[in-house]
Amino acid sequence: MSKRNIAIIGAGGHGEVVASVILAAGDSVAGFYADVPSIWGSVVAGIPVIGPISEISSSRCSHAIIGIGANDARKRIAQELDIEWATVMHPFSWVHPETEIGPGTLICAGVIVQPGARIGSHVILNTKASVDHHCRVGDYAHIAVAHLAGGASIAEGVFMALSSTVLPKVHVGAWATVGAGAVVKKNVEPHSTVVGNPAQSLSELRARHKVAH
Ligand SMILES: CC(=O)SCCNC(=O)CCNC(=O)[C@H](O)C(C)(C)COP(=O)(O)OP(=O)(O)OC[C@H]1O[C@@H](n2cnc3c(N)ncnc32)[C@H](O)[C@@H]1OP(=O)(O)O
Repeated sequence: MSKRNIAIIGAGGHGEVVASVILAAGDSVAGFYADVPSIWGSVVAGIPVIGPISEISSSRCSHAIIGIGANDARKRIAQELDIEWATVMHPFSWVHPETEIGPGTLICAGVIVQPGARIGSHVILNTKASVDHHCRVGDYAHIAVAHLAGGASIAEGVFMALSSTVLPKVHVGAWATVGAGAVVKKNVEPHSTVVGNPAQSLSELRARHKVAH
């Protein structure tokens, strides 16, 4: 594959991580774009912040990727822009060669993806995430340093926080949050937040807590 020149949308901490993965993968960074006027013209991690997102065009880069951690923001921007999205993979990751991966997805160092898994678009597989065999990862999901066991699935927009685990064949519904350290043993409702081991709904825990006092 010829070297790509990739624009990054977002110039915060996650944007810097995206830049480091692009460079480690042997591509070049065309610059950061962010709708934050105060940082236009500045330099972040040695890379210029060029201007607003609306200025990205195919004459300035070959591809773009969204370097923003918020899943809903990635969805909104991906739907607004008509551009070729880059899928970027750190060379110190291992992804089974037949894995289907959607455009705009970031795969950080230490990630492992086993056979039969399918990864959506604009997903973040963050540092050391593991996605085991036959898992499904929906579009705009973010798996931090976390683990999906064999046959587990997470739907669109799910956030799996640090050190969380979803057990085999369990499903996490769309736009749910799995809190740091949670162990998910049964299916999770869409748009809910679960915490603890075994993982329980945070809103139910809060309601019980109120009753107890
Ligand atoms: C590369 C990177 O850095 S990736 C960054 C990844 N980021 C993370 O992993 C952060 C993950 N965030 C969490 O786990 C958060 O705590 C959330 C999203 C689950 C909940 O956040 P909030 O809704 O703000 O909850 P809040 O902090 O108000 O806590 C509410 C209650 O839940 C408890 N709680 C919150 N998170 C957890 C958790 N992960 N496990 C167990 N209990 C928790 C709190 O102790 C609190 O209990 P209390 O009411 O008895 O005091």
